[in-house]
Amino acid sequence: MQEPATTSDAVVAVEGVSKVYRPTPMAMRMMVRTTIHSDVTALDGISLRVEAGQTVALVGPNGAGKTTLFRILTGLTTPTTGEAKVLGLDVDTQSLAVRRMVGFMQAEDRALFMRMSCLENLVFHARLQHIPRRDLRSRCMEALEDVGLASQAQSSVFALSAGMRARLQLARAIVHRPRLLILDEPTGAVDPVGAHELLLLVQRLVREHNLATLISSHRLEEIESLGSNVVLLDRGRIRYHGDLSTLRDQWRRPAVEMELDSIEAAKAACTLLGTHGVEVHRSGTEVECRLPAGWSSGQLFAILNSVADRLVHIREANVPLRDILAEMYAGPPPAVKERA
Ligand SMILES: Nc1ncnc2c1ncn2[C@@H]1O[C@H](COP(=O)(O)OP(=O)(O)OP(=O)(O)O)[C@@H](O)[C@H]1O
Repeated sequence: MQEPATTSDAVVAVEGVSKVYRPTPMAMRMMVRTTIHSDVTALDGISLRVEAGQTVALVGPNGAGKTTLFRILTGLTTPTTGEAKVLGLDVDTQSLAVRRMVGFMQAEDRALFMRMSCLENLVFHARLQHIPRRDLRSRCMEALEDVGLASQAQSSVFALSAGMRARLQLARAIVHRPRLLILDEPTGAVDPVGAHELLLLVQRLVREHNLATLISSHRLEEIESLGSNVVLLDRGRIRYHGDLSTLRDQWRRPAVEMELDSIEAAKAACTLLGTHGVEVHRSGTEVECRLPAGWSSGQLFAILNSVADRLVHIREANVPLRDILAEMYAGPPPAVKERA
């Protein structure tokens, strides 16, 4: 096996990668579950680097290209154009070596053997990863301990909760000591408490093993709680790469929450704001509004002058991440080859 490049290199280096799925050949259309009739561009010239110890969260609506990028980085499919490397190894020409460097936890993973124990499941997977026979048991027990399942080693997968199964899948992803961890919607099947625990576990493993990590999730509050760098994918292109607070600043349309001393005063405030084109939502005496781009709080106070003495409190509010994303995705697609 070829040695990976030195640790000073990025763990993930993706440069100008595009992926176009070609139409299903006529002869195969009867044999496959889903057929496509024209080219589908899943990724369109994306570039991305991830360093050891860094977590990057991939966010994007259905079909944005997240899973395709993950499949490329795990050697399961090849880029149509561009270059993708993991620890300096080319995912196309050195895919076997790449797979040994990558731990992949897939969305809707049905690859656990339900009647087998946790330990047996891990041993089976570890053998596929060519872990030496003499180390199999100790390495699998170590991975189970890492995810807090050592006491369940002999339990069959049937007996595990959804949260425990997710942790077992995580153990399977790390048993061969990868350098890159890829988690495709890891919390999809888990309840919110289990999801929170799983993410805390991932954060600990990333820290302890200095892993480069790519994670996708549709639960935006999870992405926020990770505090990681985010990549926003939109129709196969990178629309934004950076931290969330910078994203909020860039897409700043100030939101303001206020409370008035009566429902009548709240309704009057809504009418005043509405006539100036401000988007308002009222619930009882509480009013929430989103100012048009470029507005200052001074303009808001000038409009509210006649109800100013009825205000109980007023403060700037955090715009929910989902609102920012909804606005971004509603716009035109990002320019080709936009770089992080
Ligand atoms: N094997 C395939 N053959 C043809 N088209 C595909 C294939 N896999 C994905 N696609 C298409 O490529 C595009 C990107 O899909 P991908 O699964 O990468 O997106 P995603 O962001 O992971 O979406 P989701 O959040 O729904 O999982 C979609 O239009 C999808 O239909």
